[in-house]
Amino acid sequence: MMTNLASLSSDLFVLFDNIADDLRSSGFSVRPNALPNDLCLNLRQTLLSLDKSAFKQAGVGRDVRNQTNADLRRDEIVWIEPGEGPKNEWLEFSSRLQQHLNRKLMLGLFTFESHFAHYAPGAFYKTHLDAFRGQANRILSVVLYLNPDWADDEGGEMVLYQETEPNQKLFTVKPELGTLAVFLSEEFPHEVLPAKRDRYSIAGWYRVNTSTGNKVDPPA
Ligand SMILES: O=C(O)CCC(=O)C(=O)O
Ligand SMILES: [Fe+2]
Repeated sequence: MMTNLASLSSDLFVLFDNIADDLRSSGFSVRPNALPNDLCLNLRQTLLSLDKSAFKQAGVGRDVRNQTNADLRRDEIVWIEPGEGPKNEWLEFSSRLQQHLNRKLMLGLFTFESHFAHYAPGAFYKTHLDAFRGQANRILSVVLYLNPDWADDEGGEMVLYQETEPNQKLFTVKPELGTLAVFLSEEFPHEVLPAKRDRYSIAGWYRVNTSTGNKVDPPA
């Protein structure tokens, strides 16, 4: 069944407001049950029904001078393009969050890109930043987890660190279905710990517009 986000408008408003408040006070927000359960299950189903060959070994950004990818991360990804039901609802959700945060926090978020990710058992993503200070690219990172009944002993947490205290865990996020993590891309080094079972998620980023004159800056 299709979830109608429109019927959730007031709930979404409360959620977005809470996220904005969290971002303002601490720079990150972790919200369990952020999206309707049936939408999360539909997104999980969409991911699971993708052809295995669609998944590509994820690369590391243009800024990390081709460190051997596999040393840094072992996830496989499929970029999300507008398509049928659940993907469009995810994109609509992202766009509403963008508008809300722009209105409330004046972030000037301009484009959004996101991908499905699969971490096979044992796969990880070592500590990294999603953006590099001063390069005006990725401003805000979002991750939606798609794993029902994730047990505490299954690993796979995302760990956030404070840049100034890189050895001290700031926050640990269990990748449970429906949990949404949002954080300032330039401020929080983070990592994905290996898990005992397959781990599914969507990771996305908002960018500001850095186009000047007729030079475009596509989100590649
Ligand atoms: O899946 C996660 O918890 C985080 C993924 C991540 O850090 C990334 O894709 O940049
Ligand atoms: Fe990341």
